[in-house]
Amino acid sequence: MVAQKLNAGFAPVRKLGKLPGLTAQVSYAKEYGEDIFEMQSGALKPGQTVVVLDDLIATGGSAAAAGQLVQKLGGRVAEYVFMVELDGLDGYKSLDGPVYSVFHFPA
Ligand SMILES: O=P(O)(O)OC[C@H]1O[C@H](OP(=O)(O)OP(=O)(O)O)[C@H](O)[C@@H]1O
Ligand SMILES: Nc1ncnc2[nH]cnc12
Repeated sequence: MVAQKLNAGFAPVRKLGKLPGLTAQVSYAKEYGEDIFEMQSGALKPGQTVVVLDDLIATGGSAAAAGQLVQKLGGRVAEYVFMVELDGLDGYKSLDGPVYSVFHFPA
């Protein structure tokens, strides 16, 4: 919906096994255990500018993994945007770009 409002493209990052066709993958650490994120191999044009958008940032591991996937596919992360940031976990420190969060709550 955000991408539509901005008239921008949209490329989903999903957990392993949910996207069709060829994918790029990255594993990442979560608060409890590990997981794998995927993006479709042709999702980005070379050098394309990308905003990573998620509902929530806690440790920052998920968003950092999404950023790594974008880079793996030849994109450039301009910024990271969240609806909620859990303060105190310092998740933003894991991210290599500007971080914007609409709401802040204590972790
Ligand atoms: O900053 P982090 O510590 O990585 O946590 C943030 C992630 O946690 C939640 O997803 P979750 O992994 O719980 O899976 P879900 O998308 O199935 O809710 C949330 O949607 C974020 O993607
Ligand atoms: N600490 C946390 N609280 C709420 N939702 C979460 N999703 C991932 N980590 C979380």
